[in-house]
Formats: sequence, C-alpha cells, structure tokens
Amino acid sequence: MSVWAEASLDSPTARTPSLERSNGSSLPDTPSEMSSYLNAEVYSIKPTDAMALPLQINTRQRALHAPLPDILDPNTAANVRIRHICAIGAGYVGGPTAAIIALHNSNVKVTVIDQDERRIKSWRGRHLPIHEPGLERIVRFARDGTNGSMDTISEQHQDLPMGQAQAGSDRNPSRRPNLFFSTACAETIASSDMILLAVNTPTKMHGVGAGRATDMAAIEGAVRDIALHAKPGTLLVEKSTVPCKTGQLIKDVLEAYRPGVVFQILSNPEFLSEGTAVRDLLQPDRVIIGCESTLSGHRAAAALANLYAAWIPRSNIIPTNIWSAELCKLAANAMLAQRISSINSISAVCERTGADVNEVARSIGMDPRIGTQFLKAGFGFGGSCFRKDIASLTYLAESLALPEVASYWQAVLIMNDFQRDRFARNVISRLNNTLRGKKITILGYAFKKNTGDARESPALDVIRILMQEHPHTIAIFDPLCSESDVKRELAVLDDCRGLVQPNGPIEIVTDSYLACADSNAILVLTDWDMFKNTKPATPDKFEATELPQLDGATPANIFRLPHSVARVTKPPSPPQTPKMTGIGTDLAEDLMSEPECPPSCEECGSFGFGKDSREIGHPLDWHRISRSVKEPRWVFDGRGILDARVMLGLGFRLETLGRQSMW
Ligand SMILES: NC(=O)c1ccc[n+]([C@@H]2O[C@H](COP(=O)([O-])OP(=O)(O)OC[C@H]3O[C@@H](n4cnc5c(N)ncnc54)[C@H](O)[C@@H]3O)[C@@H](O)[C@H]2O)c1
Ligand SMILES: O=c1ccn([C@@H]2O[C@H](COP(=O)(O)OP(=O)(O)O[C@H]3O[C@H](CO)[C@@H](O)[C@H](O)[C@H]3O)[C@@H](O)[C@H]2O)c(=O)[nH]1
Repeated sequence: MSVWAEASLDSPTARTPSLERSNGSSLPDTPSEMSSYLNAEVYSIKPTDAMALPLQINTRQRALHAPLPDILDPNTAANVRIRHICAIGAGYVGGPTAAIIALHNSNVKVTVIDQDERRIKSWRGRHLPIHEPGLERIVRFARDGTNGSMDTISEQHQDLPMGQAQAGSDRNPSRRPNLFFSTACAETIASSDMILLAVNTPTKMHGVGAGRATDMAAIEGAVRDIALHAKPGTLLVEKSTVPCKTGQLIKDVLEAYRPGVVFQILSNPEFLSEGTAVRDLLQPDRVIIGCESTLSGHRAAAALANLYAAWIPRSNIIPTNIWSAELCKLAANAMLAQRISSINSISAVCERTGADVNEVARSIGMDPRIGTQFLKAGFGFGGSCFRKDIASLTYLAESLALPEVASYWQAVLIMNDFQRDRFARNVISRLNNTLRGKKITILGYAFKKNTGDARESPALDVIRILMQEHPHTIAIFDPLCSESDVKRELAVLDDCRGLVQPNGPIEIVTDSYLACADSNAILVLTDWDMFKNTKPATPDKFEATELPQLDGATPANIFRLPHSVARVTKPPSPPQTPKMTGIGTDLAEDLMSEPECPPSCEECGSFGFGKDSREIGHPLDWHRISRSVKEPRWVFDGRGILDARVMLGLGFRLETLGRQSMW
C-alpha cells in the first residue's frame, strides 16, 4: 500500500507505481479478462485494506508535504488550466451535468461524448434524448449560444479565473456556444484537460455476482479509452456511481494500458434525482470531492471545486478522500430507499389495523430528527439507481465478510418487492381472482413524475404479475414515456414476447380517456400531478420548471449572479407564472436558432417527447372517466395521490396502500 502513497503524483510525467495486487499476477490483456478482473478485484478488498489505506496515505503525505494546500482555496489550482472538459456518457447524468457546468463556465469548452450515435444526434437536435424540466433551455443557451449586443464573455474576460467570467456584467451578453456533443471519442479525450466519467454502472446480469455486483464493463471501456488517448496529467472525475475502491481499479487499468503515465483521479458522485435534475444541479445540498492526499491530488480537487464555485457556495463543497466519496453515494441511496421501505412496511400494518399511513408519516415526519422527506408510502420505489446501488452495497458487505450488514440492506429490497407483490395481488383478489376477459388500465409507467425514463419502473413487475392471470387487455398510458421505451422495457418480461404486438393483450395508448374506457380496474402507478383529483400545489411542468427563486435575480440575470449575491429563498406560494428555467424571455429571444429537423423527423409528431407540453399538464377529468369504466369502477392508487372522498363521490371503489378499503 505504501507504494501508492509514495507515488510522486506531483510530476505529471512521473511513473505511478501501481498498487500491489494481492495475488501478485500481472493484469489481464483481453477485455473479458479485464472485466472479470475488475469484478473479482473490487470485492477482494480486505477490510483492513479498505479502511487503512486512506489513513496510511494521509499519514505518509502529511510527512512528505505538510501542510497540503486547501482544496477550497481558489489559488490552490492556480497552475491547473482547465480549458476543455469531456464528459463520457451522454445520459441522465452526463448530459445535464455537462450542460450546467458549461452554462456557468462560459470560458471552458465542454464536450459530451457517447458511442451511441442516436443519443448524440438527439442532444445536437431539437429533441433531447432525456426529458428534464428546464433542461432544454439550458442546453439551447450553452449549445447554441446567444446573439446579444455585447461581445462574448469568453472574449472579454479571458484572463479572469475560471468561473468568475459571468459575474462581471449585468447586461445580456452574447455568448458563443461552449457545449458540444460528439461521437469522436478518441479525439475529444485527447484534447481534454478534465474527463468526467458518467457512464452507466448497472447490475451484472450474469457470471460472478450476477444480480448484485456492479457491471464495470462501461467503466472499463471508458477508462481504457482514456488510457489510450488522454494527455498525461489529465484529471479523471468519477461521476458514475461505483463500488467503493473503484478509484484504485481505475488506476490499475490506466497503469496496465499506459504504464508510467500519471493521471489524477477524483471521486465526485452525483446526487441529482430525475425529474428535478436541473434544480438539483443548480442548487445541490452538497458537492463531494474525493481526492488523494497529495499535493497534486489537492490541486486537482481544487480545480474541480473552482468549476463548481462558479455557481455553488464553497461552503457546500465537501473535500474528502476517494473511498469516502465513493461510499457516501451508495450509502445515501441505501438510506433514502430504506426510509421508503420502512414506511411501506408500516403501510401494511395500517391496512390491517385501521391506521392511516399518511397520518402516521405526517406525525413521525414532524420529529426533526426524522424529517418529512421520503416517507411517502406507495407500491415501491423504482428507477435506475436505488435497487442496483443497494445490491452493490450488499455485495460489497458480503465481500468484506460482513453478512449481517449485507442482510440488513437486502431487507430493504425484500420489503420493496413485498410491497409491489401485495399491491398487484390485491388487484387480482378484488377482481375475484381472475382477470380473464378483463381490461386493466395502467395510468403512469415512469418510475416517478416529471421524467420519461422507463427504466426499472416498478410498473413492470406489477404487469408481470397481472399477466399471469391472462387479462384480455392491459392498456398503458403515460404522458411522457415514449412508446418505444416502454415496449423495450416490456420485452424483458420472459413471457412477454409478442404481447405488445398488434392484437396482443398489452396496448400502449396515447389518450388517457381511451386507455380508461371500458376498464375493469384503473391502477395509478406514477404520481403525475395530472392524475390527481385535487388541485396540485405545483402543476406538472415541462418547459417551465420548479427552480427555486433567487433574491435579486431577474429572470434575465439569474445565471449571471455570483452566488454571493444570489440568496436562495423559498418558492412563492402559490407559484407565480412559471419561469423558463430562469433564463428570461429576453434572453430566450436572443437564443441562436435551433438546428432544423428533417421533414421526416418521427419525433416531431410522436407520443412522448413530441407531445405538446400544455396537453401533458392537463388534469384528468375523473368524472368523465367514471362514466366510461365498467362497474364496480375499481381504482387502485399505488401512489397515494387520490382524494378518497372525491373518488367515492364519483362512484369509484378506491383501494389505497396504507389505508383500509374505501367503498
Ligand atoms: N440517472 C440518475 O438519475 C443518476 C443520478 C446520479 C448518479 N447516477 C449514476 O450515473 C451513472 C450514469 O447514469 P445515467 O443514468 O446517466 O446512465 P445512462 O445509461 O443514461 O447513460 C450512460 C451513457 O454512457 C454511454 N457509454 C457507456 N460506455 C461508454 C464509453 N466507453 N464511451 C462512451 N460512452 C459510453 C452509454 O452509451 C450511455 O449513453 C451511473 O453510474 C448511475 O448510477 C445516475
Ligand atoms: O417518499 C418517497 C420518495 C420516493 N419514492 C419512490 O422512490 C423512487 C426514487 O425516487 P427519487 O429518489 O426521487 O428518484 P431518483 O431519480 O431515483 O433519485 C435517487 O437516485 C439517484 C441516482 O443515484 C440519486 O442521485 C438521488 O439522490 C436519489 O434520490 C421513485 O420510484 C419514487 O416514486 C417513494 O416511493 N416514496
């Protein structure tokens, strides 16, 4: 271990001795060998190694370089010039993160690369591949530029320290594009000073650790590309959620493919939630930066901190060591999911006792030690993160010979499955234990509102269980999920081949009223505001967003206020006319024109992304639906969003998780 601690990382050309491998063997050559190496190696950490290493480095380095410069001091990175940043992975993290960094650092070029040509084409065009409230305007701003009356900020303030360029003016400047999307991976990597790793890290589906371990293939591929093409001294930032100790693996892979060349590795986990990604990125609770305890480690971390400091108070930036940074992401997700499973377990008790889970959640949430968030009972959490990150944590714990820790977190997933199963089985039970000849309507496929992400939707498992009862039709309506995405997800059901073909039992319907017509039961599976039968406090917004208001910021200057001027205040209640992501209409008018779509563009008129945003936000008329469904008008509320009295008044039989039946 001391080999690494002693590495002279302060010279960009110095050879970095790699960590000693426990079995003493050389690194594998082929990608598949490398993949198994990554998975075997990451979990072969001895508990003593995992805990002692940062301490050893700290102790050693304190002796070598005491005191190390402050990461939060802007001058610490004075000799680190970041002119070009590359984000690998144009997904839910890479795209929005790059866009916000570009927006706030107009003197830095930011290029997002991906091997998926379709995705890159979408990012370059009018139909972004992911939907996030407010994102489109920000991408337009940074990607296309504006044609205001002033010279570009980058021309005017070229010698200002990074991140301070925007603060200088209170007029609308013109702005050259500084956000790019490309499939030219090698060239982009080669010209970058900093690389953000934002590739997918799903659960391994086969082989060692299948179903639990993290599949490191995408990380490995990206790191190999970096090793082959990046300049010596390039800063590598882990944005992906990875198992603890991945920084060490990355170092080993780099050393294997590019022996002797030094790269600095930072861990900077992303905490954004889908549906609120723009708000989360603009005003994160904290930014964690894990680095090595060396002079160059601190300089690298300070360079990253300077980028964030363009819009985030330095007090919200938390420096730490790499392993803590990696682990805190898994731990945060596990604890959030654990709260949901906890309240869901209580919901089952409520149904049998007559208690109301909403009342219980409200009462316990008022204890400030517990807090109100993530206590909404429902038919289980979904999304691409919680399940796989808890699986990764349990696998890590097992690998560290901590079976009790593993089974503790495993219970969170078991409770989630239990909740989903009992919701689906209750539907079948209420419909007399048979779905033959019946139509079931599913309102909402996305795992949560305000996103079109169809991955890991808990709806899929409900559909799987319902399909075993051979319903005549399952009609699915979601205001934002695209038909092709839902079909792709449904295709993973083992017994689902052909089910979504014409005349198959599963229909994806673009009209909510058609989806509900003649239905024997309506299942509300996403908490879209449009499904609610009460007036939502904040309606679903698409182009408009729920961004917090900033004191002293007009819509036009909100992005140019230095954070010291912009004080965060609570959003006004009731909400004002929604702002267009904070970029005022005057700036919006200055936006350079968007690329045109070809006349044959399928997305221009398609369901999902092409849909008119005003139509999406239009609330459902439950009265109209009550007249078109079959008696006895069953509604199963999997998200606890429907007002029972209103539904009963319309003649529905409402079943809500965590409450006794209402009919
Ligand atoms: N989705 C979220 O809300 C969220 C939030 C925080 C953290 N994360 C984490 O961030 C990471 C990315 O998540 P995501 O949802 O953005 O994933 P994603 O699947 O949407 O995007 C990943 C992209 O990386 C690309 N890619 C993979 N290997 C590549 C390579 N070698 N070169 C170029 N491109 C490559 C893929 O083609 C894909 O487009 C994951 O580790 C995830 O756990 C996700
Ligand atoms: O009280 C609650 C809160 C959420 N959910 C469900 O939990 C799932 C996840 O919701 P949320 O956490 O809001 O969305 P994600 O986009 O999955 O974000 C989580 O996962 C991301 C990826 O790691 C992290 O960055 C975020 O911090 C973390 O909140 C969804 O199905 C929600 O419906 C509930 O059932 N009850």
